[in-house]
Amino acid sequence: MALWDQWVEAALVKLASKNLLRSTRPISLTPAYFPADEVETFDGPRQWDRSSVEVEMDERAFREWLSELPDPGGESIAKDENVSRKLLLFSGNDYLGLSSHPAVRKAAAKAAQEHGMGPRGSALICGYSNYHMLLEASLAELKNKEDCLLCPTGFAANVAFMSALGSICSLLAVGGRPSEDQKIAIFSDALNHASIIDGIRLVERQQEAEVFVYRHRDMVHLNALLSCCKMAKKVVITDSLFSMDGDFAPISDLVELRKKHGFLLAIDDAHSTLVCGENGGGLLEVYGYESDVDICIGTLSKAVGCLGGFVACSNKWKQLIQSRGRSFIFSTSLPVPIVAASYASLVVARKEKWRRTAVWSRVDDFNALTRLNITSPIISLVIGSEKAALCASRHMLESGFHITAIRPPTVPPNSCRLRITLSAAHTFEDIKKLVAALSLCFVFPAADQNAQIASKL
Ligand SMILES: Cc1ncc(COP(=O)(O)O)c(C=O)c1O
Repeated sequence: MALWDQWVEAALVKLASKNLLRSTRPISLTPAYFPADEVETFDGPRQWDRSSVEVEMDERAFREWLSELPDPGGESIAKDENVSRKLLLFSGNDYLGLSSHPAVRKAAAKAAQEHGMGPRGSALICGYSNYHMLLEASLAELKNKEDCLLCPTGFAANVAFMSALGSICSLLAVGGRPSEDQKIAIFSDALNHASIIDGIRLVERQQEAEVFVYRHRDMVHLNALLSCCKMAKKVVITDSLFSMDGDFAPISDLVELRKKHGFLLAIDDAHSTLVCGENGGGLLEVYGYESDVDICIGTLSKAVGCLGGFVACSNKWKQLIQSRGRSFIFSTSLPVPIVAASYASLVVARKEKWRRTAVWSRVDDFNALTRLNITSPIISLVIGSEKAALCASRHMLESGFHITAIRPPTVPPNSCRLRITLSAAHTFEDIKKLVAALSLCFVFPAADQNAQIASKL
Protein backbone atom coordinates (compact mmCIF):
# COMPACT_ATOMS: atom_id res chain seq x y z
CA MET A 1 0.00 0.00 0.00
CA ALA A 2 2.98 2.24 0.38
CA LEU A 3 2.81 3.06 -3.32
CA TRP A 4 -0.77 4.28 -3.11
CA ASP A 5 0.13 6.40 -0.08
CA GLN A 6 2.95 7.95 -2.11
CA TRP A 7 0.65 8.70 -5.07
CA VAL A 8 -1.96 10.31 -2.83
CA GLU A 9 0.75 12.36 -1.07
CA ALA A 10 2.21 13.45 -4.39
CA ALA A 11 -1.25 14.45 -5.64
CA LEU A 12 -1.78 16.52 -2.49
CA VAL A 13 1.59 18.25 -2.93
CA LYS A 14 0.63 19.07 -6.52
CA LEU A 15 -2.72 20.44 -5.38
CA ALA A 16 -1.04 22.54 -2.69
CA SER A 17 1.41 23.94 -5.25
CA LYS A 18 -1.56 25.04 -7.39
CA ASN A 19 -3.45 26.44 -4.39
CA LEU A 20 -6.15 23.83 -4.93
CA LEU A 21 -6.15 22.12 -1.53
CA ARG A 22 -9.49 22.70 0.17
CA SER A 23 -10.58 22.34 3.78
CA THR A 24 -13.84 22.67 5.66
CA ARG A 25 -14.32 25.34 8.33
CA PRO A 26 -17.09 24.24 10.66
CA ILE A 27 -19.70 26.77 11.66
CA SER A 28 -20.58 26.46 15.36
CA LEU A 29 -24.27 26.05 15.83
CA THR A 30 -25.22 26.67 19.46
CA PRO A 31 -26.83 25.39 21.51
CA ALA A 32 -25.85 22.10 19.96
CA TYR A 33 -27.98 19.06 20.70
CA PHE A 34 -25.79 15.98 20.57
CA PRO A 35 -27.71 13.16 22.15
CA ALA A 36 -25.36 10.49 23.39
CA ASP A 37 -25.85 9.11 26.86
CA GLU A 38 -29.24 10.70 27.32
CA VAL A 39 -30.71 8.93 24.29
CA GLU A 40 -33.62 6.81 25.44
CA THR A 41 -33.22 3.23 24.30
CA PHE A 42 -35.39 0.14 24.65
CA ASP A 43 -34.81 -3.55 25.12
CA GLY A 44 -37.12 -4.74 22.36
CA PRO A 45 -39.59 -3.63 19.69
CA ARG A 46 -42.27 -1.08 20.54
CA GLN A 47 -45.35 0.14 18.68
CA TRP A 48 -43.45 2.92 16.87
CA ASP A 49 -41.26 0.37 15.12
CA ARG A 50 -44.28 -0.72 13.09
CA SER A 51 -44.50 2.63 11.35
CA SER A 52 -41.32 1.79 9.46
CA VAL A 53 -42.98 -1.29 7.89
CA GLU A 54 -46.70 -0.49 7.85
CA VAL A 55 -47.70 1.99 5.16
CA GLU A 56 -50.92 3.25 3.63
CA MET A 57 -51.73 4.18 0.08
CA ASP A 58 -54.83 5.96 -1.07
CA GLU A 59 -57.14 4.00 -3.31
CA ARG A 60 -56.42 6.04 -6.43
CA ALA A 61 -52.63 5.56 -6.16
CA PHE A 62 -53.13 1.87 -5.42
CA ARG A 63 -55.32 1.41 -8.50
CA GLU A 64 -52.96 3.35 -10.71
CA TRP A 65 -50.15 1.08 -9.63
CA LEU A 66 -52.27 -2.01 -10.28
CA SER A 67 -53.22 -0.71 -13.73
CA GLU A 68 -49.53 -0.71 -14.70
CA LEU A 69 -49.22 -4.40 -13.82
CA PRO A 70 -50.51 -7.24 -16.03
CA ASP A 71 -53.58 -9.00 -14.68
CA PRO A 72 -53.45 -12.68 -15.62
CA GLY A 73 -56.71 -13.62 -13.93
CA GLY A 74 -58.64 -10.50 -14.98
CA GLU A 75 -59.74 -10.27 -11.37
CA SER A 76 -61.29 -7.04 -10.30
CA ILE A 77 -60.86 -5.78 -6.80
CA ALA A 78 -63.80 -4.30 -4.95
CA LYS A 79 -63.68 -0.56 -5.44
CA ASP A 80 -64.04 1.80 -2.55
CA GLU A 81 -62.59 5.22 -3.36
CA ASN A 82 -62.60 6.34 0.27
CA VAL A 83 -60.56 3.49 1.59
CA SER A 84 -56.84 3.71 1.96
CA ARG A 85 -54.92 0.53 1.47
CA LYS A 86 -52.79 -0.77 4.30
CA LEU A 87 -49.66 -2.44 2.99
CA LEU A 88 -46.88 -4.27 4.74
CA LEU A 89 -43.61 -2.86 3.47
CA PHE A 90 -41.06 -5.42 2.32
CA SER A 91 -39.25 -3.15 -0.11
CA GLY A 92 -37.45 -0.54 2.03
CA ASN A 93 -33.84 -0.46 3.16
CA ASP A 94 -34.48 0.57 6.75
CA TYR A 95 -33.13 -2.78 7.96
CA LEU A 96 -33.15 -1.94 11.67
CA GLY A 97 -36.33 0.13 11.70
CA LEU A 98 -34.38 3.12 13.01
CA SER A 99 -36.12 5.71 10.84
CA SER A 100 -39.05 5.79 13.26
CA HIS A 101 -37.16 5.54 16.57
CA PRO A 102 -38.16 8.21 19.13
CA ALA A 103 -34.53 9.29 19.62
CA VAL A 104 -34.12 9.83 15.87
CA ARG A 105 -37.37 11.81 15.66
CA LYS A 106 -36.39 13.89 18.69
CA ALA A 107 -32.91 14.68 17.39
CA ALA A 108 -34.30 15.84 14.03
CA ALA A 109 -37.02 17.91 15.68
CA LYS A 110 -34.71 19.54 18.24
CA ALA A 111 -32.09 20.42 15.64
CA ALA A 112 -34.81 21.84 13.36
CA GLN A 113 -36.22 23.92 16.21
CA GLU A 114 -32.81 25.30 17.17
CA HIS A 115 -31.26 25.79 13.74
CA GLY A 116 -33.83 25.29 11.01
CA MET A 117 -32.05 23.46 8.21
CA GLY A 118 -28.68 25.03 9.10
CA PRO A 119 -26.60 27.13 6.68
CA ARG A 120 -27.46 26.15 3.12
CA GLY A 121 -24.38 25.89 0.98
CA SER A 122 -21.84 23.27 -0.02
CA ALA A 123 -19.56 21.99 2.74
CA LEU A 124 -16.62 24.04 1.46
CA ILE A 125 -18.63 27.27 1.45
CA CYS A 126 -20.79 27.42 4.59
CA GLY A 127 -22.71 24.12 4.83
CA TYR A 128 -20.36 22.36 7.24
CA SER A 129 -21.04 22.63 10.98
CA ASN A 130 -20.08 21.18 14.34
CA TYR A 131 -22.95 18.69 13.78
CA HIS A 132 -21.39 17.44 10.52
CA MET A 133 -17.99 17.20 12.19
CA LEU A 134 -19.32 15.07 15.05
CA LEU A 135 -21.16 12.72 12.70
CA GLU A 136 -17.98 12.25 10.65
CA ALA A 137 -16.04 11.38 13.82
CA SER A 138 -18.72 8.91 14.85
CA LEU A 139 -18.72 7.21 11.42
CA ALA A 140 -14.90 7.05 11.38
CA GLU A 141 -15.07 5.29 14.76
CA LEU A 142 -17.78 2.89 13.55
CA LYS A 143 -15.69 1.99 10.51
CA ASN A 144 -12.41 1.93 12.45
CA LYS A 145 -10.87 4.41 10.04
CA GLU A 146 -8.75 7.49 10.65
CA ASP A 147 -11.30 9.89 9.21
CA CYS A 148 -14.53 10.26 7.31
CA LEU A 149 -16.07 12.67 4.81
CA LEU A 150 -19.82 13.28 4.68
CA CYS A 151 -21.43 13.62 1.25
CA PRO A 152 -24.99 14.58 0.26
CA THR A 153 -25.95 10.96 -0.61
CA GLY A 154 -24.38 7.53 -0.99
CA PHE A 155 -24.55 8.05 -4.75
CA ALA A 156 -22.57 11.28 -4.38
CA ALA A 157 -20.04 9.53 -2.10
CA ASN A 158 -19.18 6.96 -4.76
CA VAL A 159 -18.93 9.60 -7.48
CA ALA A 160 -16.81 11.86 -5.24
CA PHE A 161 -14.39 9.04 -4.47
CA MET A 162 -14.12 8.12 -8.15
CA SER A 163 -13.52 11.65 -9.37
CA ALA A 164 -10.84 12.17 -6.69
CA LEU A 165 -9.25 8.86 -7.67
CA GLY A 166 -9.16 9.91 -11.32
CA SER A 167 -7.61 13.24 -10.41
CA ILE A 168 -4.50 11.42 -9.12
CA CYS A 169 -3.81 10.39 -12.68
CA SER A 170 -4.21 13.91 -14.11
CA LEU A 171 -2.25 15.55 -11.31
CA LEU A 172 0.68 13.16 -11.62
CA ALA A 173 0.78 12.93 -15.42
CA VAL A 174 3.95 14.46 -16.69
CA GLY A 175 3.16 16.95 -19.41
CA GLY A 176 -0.40 17.09 -20.78
CA ARG A 177 -2.53 14.03 -21.35
CA PRO A 178 -1.71 10.93 -19.27
CA SER A 179 -0.13 8.04 -21.12
CA GLU A 180 -1.81 4.61 -21.01
CA ASP A 181 0.36 3.32 -18.17
CA GLN A 182 -0.05 6.49 -16.14
CA LYS A 183 -3.80 5.87 -16.07
CA ILE A 184 -5.61 4.12 -13.25
CA ALA A 185 -6.74 0.54 -13.80
CA ILE A 186 -10.14 0.13 -12.16
CA PHE A 187 -11.42 -3.41 -11.61
CA SER A 188 -15.13 -3.42 -10.91
CA ASP A 189 -17.57 -6.25 -10.11
CA ALA A 190 -20.15 -6.70 -12.91
CA LEU A 191 -23.03 -6.15 -10.48
CA ASN A 192 -21.72 -3.06 -8.72
CA HIS A 193 -24.21 -0.32 -7.91
CA ALA A 194 -25.11 2.30 -10.53
CA SER A 195 -23.35 5.04 -8.56
CA ILE A 196 -20.04 3.18 -8.84
CA ILE A 197 -20.63 2.64 -12.55
CA ASP A 198 -21.46 6.31 -13.14
CA GLY A 199 -18.41 7.40 -11.13
CA ILE A 200 -16.24 5.12 -13.24
CA ARG A 201 -17.79 6.50 -16.46
CA LEU A 202 -16.89 10.00 -15.37
CA VAL A 203 -13.26 9.03 -14.80
CA GLU A 204 -13.14 7.15 -18.11
CA ARG A 205 -14.54 10.17 -19.90
CA GLN A 206 -11.70 12.26 -18.44
CA GLN A 207 -9.33 9.64 -19.90
CA GLU A 208 -7.93 9.06 -16.44
CA ALA A 209 -8.74 5.35 -16.18
CA GLU A 210 -9.02 2.00 -17.96
CA VAL A 211 -11.84 -0.16 -16.70
CA PHE A 212 -11.90 -3.93 -16.29
CA VAL A 213 -15.22 -5.47 -15.32
CA TYR A 214 -14.88 -8.86 -13.67
CA ARG A 215 -17.64 -11.46 -13.53
CA HIS A 216 -19.78 -11.16 -10.42
CA ARG A 217 -17.80 -12.37 -7.38
CA ASP A 218 -15.48 -14.34 -9.68
CA MET A 219 -12.06 -14.13 -8.06
CA VAL A 220 -10.41 -16.38 -10.64
CA HIS A 221 -11.49 -13.92 -13.32
CA LEU A 222 -10.34 -10.94 -11.24
CA ASN A 223 -6.97 -12.57 -10.56
CA ALA A 224 -6.51 -13.27 -14.27
CA LEU A 225 -7.35 -9.66 -15.21
CA LEU A 226 -5.00 -8.30 -12.55
CA SER A 227 -2.19 -10.61 -13.61
CA CYS A 228 -2.45 -9.52 -17.25
CA CYS A 229 -2.58 -5.81 -16.44
CA LYS A 230 0.74 -4.00 -16.65
CA MET A 231 -0.60 -0.70 -15.32
CA ALA A 232 0.84 0.29 -11.93
CA LYS A 233 -2.09 2.07 -10.30
CA LYS A 234 -4.64 -0.69 -9.74
CA VAL A 235 -7.91 -0.30 -7.83
CA VAL A 236 -10.58 -2.89 -7.05
CA ILE A 237 -14.04 -1.68 -6.14
CA THR A 238 -17.01 -3.76 -5.08
CA ASP A 239 -20.30 -3.58 -3.23
CA SER A 240 -19.90 -5.46 0.06
CA LEU A 241 -23.52 -6.68 0.11
CA PHE A 242 -25.02 -6.55 -3.37
CA SER A 243 -28.17 -4.49 -3.42
CA MET A 244 -30.15 -6.54 -5.94
CA ASP A 245 -28.88 -10.07 -5.33
CA GLY A 246 -28.38 -9.95 -1.57
CA ASP A 247 -25.07 -11.84 -1.75
CA PHE A 248 -21.77 -10.74 -0.22
CA ALA A 249 -18.49 -9.92 -1.93
CA PRO A 250 -15.86 -12.65 -1.25
CA ILE A 251 -14.02 -10.33 1.08
CA SER A 252 -11.37 -12.80 2.34
CA ASP A 253 -10.35 -13.62 -1.24
CA LEU A 254 -10.24 -9.92 -2.10
CA VAL A 255 -7.97 -9.24 0.86
CA GLU A 256 -5.68 -12.10 -0.24
CA LEU A 257 -5.59 -10.76 -3.81
CA ARG A 258 -4.79 -7.29 -2.48
CA LYS A 259 -1.71 -8.73 -0.75
CA LYS A 260 -0.65 -10.41 -3.97
CA HIS A 261 -1.28 -7.55 -6.42
CA GLY A 262 -0.97 -4.47 -4.18
CA PHE A 263 -4.13 -2.78 -5.42
CA LEU A 264 -6.16 -0.16 -3.60
CA LEU A 265 -9.29 -1.86 -2.26
CA ALA A 266 -12.51 0.16 -2.01
CA ILE A 267 -15.81 -1.27 -0.85
CA ASP A 268 -19.31 0.15 -0.92
CA ASP A 269 -20.71 -0.92 2.43
CA ALA A 270 -24.12 0.68 1.82
CA HIS A 271 -26.20 -2.36 2.78
CA SER A 272 -24.11 -3.97 5.48
CA THR A 273 -23.44 -0.89 7.61
CA LEU A 274 -25.20 -1.40 10.99
CA VAL A 275 -26.54 -4.74 9.70
CA CYS A 276 -23.33 -6.77 9.98
CA GLY A 277 -20.74 -6.96 12.75
CA GLU A 278 -21.05 -7.01 16.53
CA ASN A 279 -21.13 -3.20 16.62
CA GLY A 280 -22.73 -2.71 13.23
CA GLY A 281 -19.43 -1.73 11.63
CA GLY A 282 -20.35 -3.67 8.48
CA LEU A 283 -18.77 -6.54 6.63
CA LEU A 284 -15.22 -5.54 7.52
CA GLU A 285 -15.95 -5.69 11.23
CA VAL A 286 -17.22 -9.25 10.86
CA TYR A 287 -13.82 -10.35 9.55
CA GLY A 288 -11.62 -7.78 11.29
CA TYR A 289 -10.48 -6.51 7.88
CA GLU A 290 -10.77 -2.77 8.57
CA SER A 291 -7.08 -2.18 7.90
CA ASP A 292 -7.07 -4.44 4.81
CA VAL A 293 -9.57 -2.27 2.97
CA ASP A 294 -8.45 1.23 2.08
CA ILE A 295 -11.71 3.01 1.36
CA CYS A 296 -15.10 2.26 2.85
CA ILE A 297 -18.03 4.06 1.25
CA GLY A 298 -21.44 4.09 2.89
CA THR A 299 -24.84 5.64 3.08
CA LEU A 300 -27.04 6.97 5.86
CA SER A 301 -30.20 6.19 3.88
CA LYS A 302 -30.43 2.47 4.58
CA ALA A 303 -29.98 0.92 8.05
CA VAL A 304 -29.17 4.34 9.54
CA GLY A 305 -32.70 5.28 8.48
CA CYS A 306 -31.93 8.87 7.37
CA LEU A 307 -30.17 10.33 4.32
CA GLY A 308 -26.61 11.07 3.27
CA GLY A 309 -23.41 9.33 2.24
CA PHE A 310 -19.87 9.06 3.53
CA VAL A 311 -16.38 7.91 2.68
CA ALA A 312 -14.43 6.47 5.63
CA CYS A 313 -10.72 6.60 4.84
CA SER A 314 -7.35 8.05 5.88
CA ASN A 315 -6.79 11.79 6.53
CA LYS A 316 -4.92 12.07 3.26
CA TRP A 317 -7.66 10.49 1.18
CA LYS A 318 -10.18 12.77 2.87
CA GLN A 319 -8.10 15.80 1.91
CA LEU A 320 -7.96 14.61 -1.66
CA ILE A 321 -11.69 13.83 -1.94
CA GLN A 322 -12.72 17.13 -0.38
CA SER A 323 -10.44 18.96 -2.79
CA ARG A 324 -11.27 17.00 -5.96
CA GLY A 325 -14.51 15.03 -5.38
CA ARG A 326 -16.90 16.90 -7.65
CA SER A 327 -20.17 15.60 -6.17
CA PHE A 328 -18.90 16.58 -2.72
CA ILE A 329 -17.65 20.02 -3.74
CA PHE A 330 -20.48 21.11 -6.00
CA SER A 331 -23.50 20.02 -3.98
CA THR A 332 -25.23 21.44 -0.93
CA SER A 333 -24.34 19.72 2.33
CA LEU A 334 -26.82 17.75 4.43
CA PRO A 335 -29.37 19.73 6.47
CA VAL A 336 -28.57 19.83 10.18
CA PRO A 337 -31.72 17.93 11.33
CA ILE A 338 -30.72 15.01 9.10
CA VAL A 339 -27.20 15.07 10.50
CA ALA A 340 -28.48 15.18 14.09
CA ALA A 341 -30.93 12.34 13.37
CA SER A 342 -28.19 10.22 11.78
CA TYR A 343 -25.97 10.76 14.79
CA ALA A 344 -28.79 9.73 17.16
CA SER A 345 -29.46 6.70 14.98
CA LEU A 346 -25.83 5.56 15.33
CA VAL A 347 -26.07 5.95 19.11
CA VAL A 348 -29.26 3.88 19.22
CA ALA A 349 -27.81 1.22 16.92
CA ARG A 350 -24.82 0.87 19.25
CA LYS A 351 -27.04 0.46 22.31
CA GLU A 352 -30.03 -1.49 20.95
CA LYS A 353 -28.11 -4.53 19.78
CA TRP A 354 -31.33 -6.53 19.73
CA ARG A 355 -32.19 -4.82 16.42
CA ARG A 356 -29.35 -6.55 14.61
CA THR A 357 -30.27 -9.84 16.24
CA ALA A 358 -33.91 -9.34 15.20
CA VAL A 359 -33.21 -8.70 11.52
CA TRP A 360 -31.01 -11.80 11.32
CA SER A 361 -33.71 -13.80 13.12
CA ARG A 362 -36.11 -12.79 10.34
CA VAL A 363 -33.56 -14.10 7.82
CA ASP A 364 -33.52 -17.42 9.72
CA ASP A 365 -37.34 -17.46 9.85
CA PHE A 366 -37.55 -16.95 6.10
CA ASN A 367 -35.07 -19.77 5.50
CA ALA A 368 -36.85 -22.11 7.88
CA LEU A 369 -40.22 -21.50 6.21
CA THR A 370 -39.02 -21.71 2.61
CA ARG A 371 -35.98 -23.98 2.82
CA LEU A 372 -34.17 -21.41 0.75
CA ASN A 373 -30.74 -20.37 1.88
CA ILE A 374 -30.77 -16.60 1.83
CA THR A 375 -27.69 -15.09 3.43
CA SER A 376 -28.81 -11.53 4.13
CA PRO A 377 -31.93 -9.41 4.67
CA ILE A 378 -32.04 -8.78 0.91
CA ILE A 379 -34.00 -11.55 -0.79
CA SER A 380 -33.85 -11.83 -4.54
CA LEU A 381 -36.53 -14.14 -5.93
CA VAL A 382 -35.67 -14.46 -9.59
CA ILE A 383 -38.89 -14.98 -11.55
CA GLY A 384 -37.62 -14.65 -15.14
CA SER A 385 -39.50 -12.61 -17.72
CA GLU A 386 -40.61 -9.06 -17.10
CA LYS A 387 -44.26 -10.05 -17.45
CA ALA A 388 -43.98 -12.90 -14.95
CA ALA A 389 -42.23 -10.66 -12.42
CA LEU A 390 -44.87 -7.94 -12.82
CA CYS A 391 -47.65 -10.51 -12.36
CA ALA A 392 -45.97 -11.71 -9.18
CA SER A 393 -45.65 -8.14 -7.97
CA ARG A 394 -49.37 -7.60 -8.69
CA HIS A 395 -50.30 -10.70 -6.74
CA MET A 396 -48.26 -9.53 -3.77
CA LEU A 397 -49.74 -6.05 -3.94
CA GLU A 398 -53.27 -7.43 -4.03
CA SER A 399 -52.36 -9.57 -1.03
CA GLY A 400 -51.31 -6.48 0.94
CA PHE A 401 -47.53 -6.48 0.47
CA HIS A 402 -45.53 -3.54 -0.85
CA ILE A 403 -42.96 -5.39 -2.94
CA THR A 404 -41.68 -4.27 -6.31
CA ALA A 405 -40.55 -6.12 -9.39
CA ILE A 406 -37.02 -5.29 -10.42
CA ARG A 407 -36.54 -5.15 -14.19
CA PRO A 408 -33.91 -4.14 -16.75
CA PRO A 409 -31.87 -2.00 -16.78
CA THR A 410 -31.51 -2.54 -13.03
CA VAL A 411 -31.04 -6.30 -13.61
CA PRO A 412 -30.20 -8.23 -16.81
CA PRO A 413 -33.11 -9.26 -19.11
CA ASN A 414 -34.88 -12.48 -18.10
CA SER A 415 -33.61 -12.24 -14.56
CA CYS A 416 -36.49 -10.05 -13.45
CA ARG A 417 -37.26 -10.60 -9.82
CA LEU A 418 -39.03 -9.65 -6.69
CA ARG A 419 -36.67 -7.87 -4.35
CA ILE A 420 -37.80 -8.37 -0.78
CA THR A 421 -36.12 -6.82 2.20
CA LEU A 422 -36.43 -7.81 5.82
CA SER A 423 -36.32 -5.50 8.81
CA ALA A 424 -35.97 -5.77 12.56
CA ALA A 425 -39.44 -4.19 12.66
CA HIS A 426 -40.99 -7.25 10.97
CA THR A 427 -42.32 -10.03 13.17
CA PHE A 428 -42.31 -13.78 12.71
CA GLU A 429 -46.04 -13.49 11.90
CA ASP A 430 -45.22 -11.03 9.10
CA ILE A 431 -42.76 -13.49 7.60
CA LYS A 432 -45.29 -16.32 7.80
CA LYS A 433 -47.86 -14.25 5.93
CA LEU A 434 -45.27 -13.15 3.40
CA VAL A 435 -44.20 -16.72 2.66
CA ALA A 436 -47.81 -17.88 2.40
CA ALA A 437 -48.58 -15.20 -0.21
CA LEU A 438 -45.34 -15.76 -2.08
CA SER A 439 -45.94 -19.48 -2.29
CA LEU A 440 -48.87 -18.77 -4.61
CA CYS A 441 -46.60 -17.14 -7.20
CA PHE A 442 -43.22 -18.72 -6.53
CA VAL A 443 -42.26 -22.35 -6.07
CA PHE A 444 -40.20 -22.85 -2.95
CA PRO A 445 -38.37 -26.09 -2.22
CA ALA A 446 -40.77 -26.67 0.69
CA ALA A 447 -43.92 -26.24 -1.40
CA ASP A 448 -46.02 -28.63 0.69
CA GLN A 449 -45.16 -26.83 3.86
CA ASN A 450 -46.01 -23.48 2.28
CA ALA A 451 -49.38 -24.72 1.13
CA GLN A 452 -50.05 -25.75 4.71
CA ILE A 453 -49.15 -22.30 5.94
CA ALA A 454 -51.34 -20.70 3.27
CA SER A 455 -54.29 -22.85 4.25
CA LYS A 456 -54.01 -21.82 7.90
CA LEU A 457 -54.22 -18.10 7.13
C1 LIG B 1 -24.71 -0.35 -3.06
C2 LIG B 1 -25.28 1.03 -3.06
N1 LIG B 1 -24.44 2.07 -3.08
C3 LIG B 1 -24.89 3.34 -3.07
C4 LIG B 1 -26.24 3.62 -3.05
C5 LIG B 1 -26.69 5.04 -3.08
O1 LIG B 1 -27.03 5.45 -1.79
P1 LIG B 1 -28.00 6.70 -1.57
O2 LIG B 1 -29.39 6.18 -1.68
O3 LIG B 1 -27.65 7.21 -0.22
O4 LIG B 1 -27.69 7.68 -2.65
C6 LIG B 1 -27.15 2.57 -3.01
C7 LIG B 1 -28.59 2.87 -2.96
O5 LIG B 1 -29.40 2.28 -3.59
C8 LIG B 1 -26.67 1.25 -3.03
O6 LIG B 1 -27.51 0.20 -3.03
